[in-house]
Amino acid sequence: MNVYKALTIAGSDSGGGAGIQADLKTFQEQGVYGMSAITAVTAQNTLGVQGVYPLGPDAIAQQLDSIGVDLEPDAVKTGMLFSSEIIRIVADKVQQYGWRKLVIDPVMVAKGGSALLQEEAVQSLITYLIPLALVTTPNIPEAEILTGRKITSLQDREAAAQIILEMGSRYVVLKGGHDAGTEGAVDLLYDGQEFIYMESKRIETRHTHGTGCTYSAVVTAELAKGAAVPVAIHTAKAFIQAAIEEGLGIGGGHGPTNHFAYQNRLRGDRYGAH
Ligand SMILES: Nc1ncnc2c1ncn2[C@@H]1O[C@H](COP(=O)(O)OP(=O)(O)O)[C@@H](O)[C@H]1O
Ligand SMILES: Cc1ncc(COP(=O)(O)O)c(N)n1
Repeated sequence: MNVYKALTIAGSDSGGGAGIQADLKTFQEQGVYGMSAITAVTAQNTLGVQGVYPLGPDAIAQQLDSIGVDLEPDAVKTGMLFSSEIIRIVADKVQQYGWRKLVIDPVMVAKGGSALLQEEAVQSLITYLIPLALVTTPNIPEAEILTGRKITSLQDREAAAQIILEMGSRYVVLKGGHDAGTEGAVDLLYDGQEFIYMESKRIETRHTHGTGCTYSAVVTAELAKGAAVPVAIHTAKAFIQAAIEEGLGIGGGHGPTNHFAYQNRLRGDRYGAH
């Protein structure tokens, strides 16, 4: 049996909708063996982030070494990295172990506004990590911070994708979930040659906690199985659309998406709903 393995390097979300928990659930749903290196523990629920506790550099390096020497991942993603110091460690280990299928979700703030990346760490992301990326998946506010440019039009998005590509990422997906200016939810994929738009119906809901984490986890799982980047991106869009459409409606605030929904549709059963 061929077992494909994916690794997430990210923060823990106690509420289970984003971060490590969203990534591992998504890997499992997509038929990939999931592994994790935790960068920070957050106390978090659908109402917001109540606490952030980064792990020490040794704890992070050691997790990556434990995986690197024994359980070679087929693809790797990063999520919440919190500090420059953590970014440097992750970049070093990615190079040391030759992890080339690297997806970077440049997580900066939680939907409720809490910082998941220190401001001074943005430059480290640009200098050390993005040059190692196969795919970088910023949302619009993250792309604005990475490029220092306001994004209000589709031309602005294309220009920002170009700048991020020039930082060294082989592909860029600029996700459009935040842009209420477009009728649909419009994502832009750029490979340095052509701009490919992927549009889906925008769903009116407040339950979008963890959409970015889940989306980039699908991309990572599909890359681990050997999919080409544009194919992995299409699968991710379909997965997240189903996950938002069939939201679980749990918690009093911004609830998680339904990680069961995409496979439920393929299998025709109803896990996660009652
Ligand atoms: N309300 C929505 N309806 C449909 N798709 C959405 C909605 N919100 C986000 N998405 C999709 O979810 C994915 C994550 O997008 P986005 O919300 O921009 O990222 P993040 O979660 O990192 O802020 C993208 O594919 C985006 O198009
Ligand atoms: C540990 C952790 N990592 C990432 C996010 C971003 O999630 P969102 O998709 O809601 O912006 C989060 N809220 N918590």
